[in-house]
Parts: sequence; C-alpha cells; structure tokens
Amino acid sequence: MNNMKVSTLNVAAIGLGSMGFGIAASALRGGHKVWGKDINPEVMTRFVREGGQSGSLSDASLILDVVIVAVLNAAQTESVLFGDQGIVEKLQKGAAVVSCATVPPAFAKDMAARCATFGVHYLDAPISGGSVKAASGKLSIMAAGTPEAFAATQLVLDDISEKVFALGNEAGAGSAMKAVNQLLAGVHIAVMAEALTFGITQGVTPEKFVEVISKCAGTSWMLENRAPHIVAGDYTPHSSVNIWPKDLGIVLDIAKEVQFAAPITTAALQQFTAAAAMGLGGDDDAAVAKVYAKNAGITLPV
Ligand SMILES: NC(=O)C1=CN([C@@H]2O[C@H](COP(=O)(O)OP(=O)(O)OC[C@H]3O[C@@H](n4cnc5c(N)ncnc54)[C@H](O)[C@@H]3O)[C@@H](O)[C@H]2O)C=CC1
Ligand SMILES: O=C(O)C(=O)[C@@H](O)CO
Repeated sequence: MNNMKVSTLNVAAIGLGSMGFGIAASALRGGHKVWGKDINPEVMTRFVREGGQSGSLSDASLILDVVIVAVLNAAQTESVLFGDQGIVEKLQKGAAVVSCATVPPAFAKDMAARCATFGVHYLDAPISGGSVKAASGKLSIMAAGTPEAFAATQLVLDDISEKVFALGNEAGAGSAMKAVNQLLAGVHIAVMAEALTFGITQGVTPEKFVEVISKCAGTSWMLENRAPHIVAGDYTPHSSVNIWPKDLGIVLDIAKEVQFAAPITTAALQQFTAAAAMGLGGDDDAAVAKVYAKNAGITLPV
C-alpha cells in the first residue's frame, strides 16, 4: 500500500451495476479517489457525473491501493483479476482486492492464493443489503482474509458498509457465510411470491398482502424489500432473476459435496429457472411471481 497513513486512497471499482455503482459512489463520498470500470458505457458516464474517474486502469502512473470487484459471478471476477487485461499483475505489492461478487468458497480461496503470488492481498468480501444499502454505504459485508488484507482495506470498508463481519483469516469463509444467506434469501423471495399469489386466489390483493403480512410473523426482509415491486408492477432489476440460478446453484453444489440435502432450496431454484425460461432473467427477481401467476391463471398488477 503506498499510503498507509493517509485517510484517502486510490481505489478502483470494477463492475458498476446494481451493487457496484452504489459501492463506488460510497467510496467517493468517503473522500477516496475512485476509478470506475464497466463494460457498459452508460454507467461509466453516470459515474463520471458523480465525480468518479474514468481513466485507464493500465496507466503506469496510477498507483492503486484498493480494487473493489463487483461483477456478476466467478468467471467475470477471474477475468477482471487475471484475464487478458487482468488488474492484479498491474498492482503494486501490498495493494488489496476486495472481491464482492457471490462466488463459491473454493473459488475465493483460489483467487486469494493467486493474488498472494503477486504480493497482493485478497479480501473475500461478499455483500448483503441490496442496491439501496449499497447506495447509502450501509452494506453488510461477510469478510475473510489475512489480517493484512483487512488492514489494507479497512478505510474503504468503513465507507461502504454498516457492518463488516470478520469471519476468519482464510478467504472462503466469507463466501461460505454468503451461501448460507443466499439459501435463505432465495427461498424467502420465492416463498413471498408463492404467498402473494396464493393470497390473490383468496381475495387478498397484493397491496393488502404487503400492508398486513409485513407486520405479521410471516414477514421477511425479502418480503418487505421485494413484494412492493410486485404491487407497483415494476420489475426494474435491483437484483435480477439471473442471480438466483447462480447463487442457489452455488448453495446446492457445495451442499452436494458434503451430502447435505436441501429440498426447499431445490424447489426455489426451480421457480427461478422457470422465470428465466419465461424470458425474465434480466428482470427484478420479484418477477418470480409471474411463474406462479402464469400457472394459476391470475393477473398481477402492471
Ligand atoms: N443486486 C443485489 O441486490 C445483490 C447482488 N449481489 C451480488 O453482487 C454481485 C453484483 O451484482 P449486481 O450488481 O446485481 O450485478 P449487475 O449485473 O447489476 O452488475 C454487474 C456489472 O458488472 C459489469 N461487468 C461485467 N463484466 C465486466 C468486466 N469484465 N469489466 C467491467 N465490468 C464488468 C456489468 O456490465 C455490470 O454493470 C453479484 O455477484 C450478485 O450476486 C449481492 C448482494 C445483493
Ligand atoms: O442483499 C442480499 O443479500 C442479496 O443477496 C440479494 O439482494 C440478492 O441479490
């Protein structure tokens, strides 16, 4: 790290989607100089309007302290770290990667080991809280890595999160905890959609469902966060349907490795897979309700 003693750092944020944009904007508000990178030119324009930098991360004069990666999945993460234009080999020894995408624990371990060969710290740092908490710098982070990785990233973590759970010295432990969260989160979204559409068959409107159930024992964070999207008929993706075959796939893959049966997760995955097959993969994950609506012949708000 080039500036251990100063309170602002040179930060790169790669992947400026639903989560990465808010994370990068929160780091900017923390006073850091932040270079954004995304393959989507529209988000780059928006990021520069927020005060972010758009220059090349390959510029030899650019000395980055921290690189936050918030792309979609493991393949994209590996590509931005070690692909043709991979960032890791361009970093100075002591710089750190904060890896936020939801990935398998073994992948996180492997990335940490490969970063270490370049003298680069790797924080396994999957996130929770959705796009709203990303934008307000209030994420929960399930982090694991060496003490040096935590120390190198502390200032940035402070600006992007409400709570950092330090889950151990070895990368992979953060991603394992995130898989546990995703099991619940995916099941909760699917079961919210099941209950909301079941309600319609019983004369309970989606509006009344949200009003009443959000104050009763059947509620969940996901119900309160996603059911309003169905009421509004607004499927602008804050978290897309396509995230779930990935995340519940991770859960089921690692469960299989230890012969753990997860039948409720399997059922939820089927519903997200059906939603993707209906062409809804890019829509907000609340669109899983459309699978139930189609099967039951009921109409959702538009
Ligand atoms: N959306 C949500 O509510 C949450 C998402 N997550 C996880 O966070 C990660 C990011 O999710 P989202 O922001 O929703 O995804 P997203 O699809 O909205 O954003 C990913 C961004 O990465 C960019 N990208 C892809 N390849 C790239 C490359 N080679 N170089 C630069 N940019 C590249 C895409 O253009 C896109 O803007 C995922 O792993 C997701 O599972 C975790 C918690 C909540
Ligand atoms: O916030 C989380 O935790 C989530 O994983 C979701 O919002 C799903 O993308």
